[in-house]
Amino acid sequence: MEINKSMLCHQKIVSIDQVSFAYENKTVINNLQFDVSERDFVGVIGSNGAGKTTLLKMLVGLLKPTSGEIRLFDRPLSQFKDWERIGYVPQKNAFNPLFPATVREVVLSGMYTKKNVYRRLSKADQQKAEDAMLAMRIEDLADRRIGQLSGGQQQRAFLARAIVNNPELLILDEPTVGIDAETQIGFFRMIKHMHQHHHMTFIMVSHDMDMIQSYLGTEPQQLSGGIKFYVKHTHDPEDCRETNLTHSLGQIREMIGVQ
Ligand SMILES: Nc1ncnc2c1ncn2[C@@H]1O[C@H](COP(=O)(O)OP(=O)(O)OP(=O)(O)O)[C@@H](O)[C@H]1O
Repeated sequence: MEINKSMLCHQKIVSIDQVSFAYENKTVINNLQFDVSERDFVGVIGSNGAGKTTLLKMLVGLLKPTSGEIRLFDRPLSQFKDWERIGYVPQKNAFNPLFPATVREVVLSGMYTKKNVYRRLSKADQQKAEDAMLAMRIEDLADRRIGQLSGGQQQRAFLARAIVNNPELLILDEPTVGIDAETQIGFFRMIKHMHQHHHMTFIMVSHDMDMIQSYLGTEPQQLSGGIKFYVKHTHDPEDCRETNLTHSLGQIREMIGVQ
């Protein structure tokens, strides 16, 4: 049987099946049913306390659903091991600002997953880290201690860390909080480019309604409790191919206006 190319591009990579979550007795997420297909861009919007961060933490295995099942890349989350396929940027405040590592070390740490904690980093790995820092315009900060940087600079370092492994799925929790307006515009341009031209899927919590609606449309695909999901699936089936992010980091730099 001939494999339809578009089928390859549209596999479900996140499946949230009747998931509920409660902190002690307080239910925050109630029977959520939602799927994310490869190359979707999902914007997650909701008022403070609606459960958006809780949802993302469940997706990356930091919290366990009280009931229901989450599958990643067609595996139950409890059996999922390929964490290098996922980049995650938590809310800014989740990091200890006194963390005593340099920016380069933070970015390089994105190369390690639970599976390969002890592997030696190759020259190619180090080059990927340099490229990711260039793409995020923090190459000048590479040797600075992360705790000494401004909030926006720290955030860019964590974004560079998240993309260093060329992930298939990027999960971002309010990634532009604390970043100046100009860098925010460059950042959104960059993630749109990554979505449109690279083999990448996004789940992004944001309070930036303008950005979400201008890219994902004004109508949410789904409403669940206080959470709205805006979705755009953008690419042509013939565009269904692997691209090497490292190769194209130069393009990303152009997109965000780095010469
Ligand atoms: N560790 C915790 N223990 C108890 N309750 C919690 C905990 N973390 C979050 N909550 C509560 O769960 C609810 C959902 O929190 P969550 O952080 O997921 O919301 P959010 O939609 O991401 O909000 P925001 O837009 O303010 O970031 C809130 O009422 C919050 O107070």
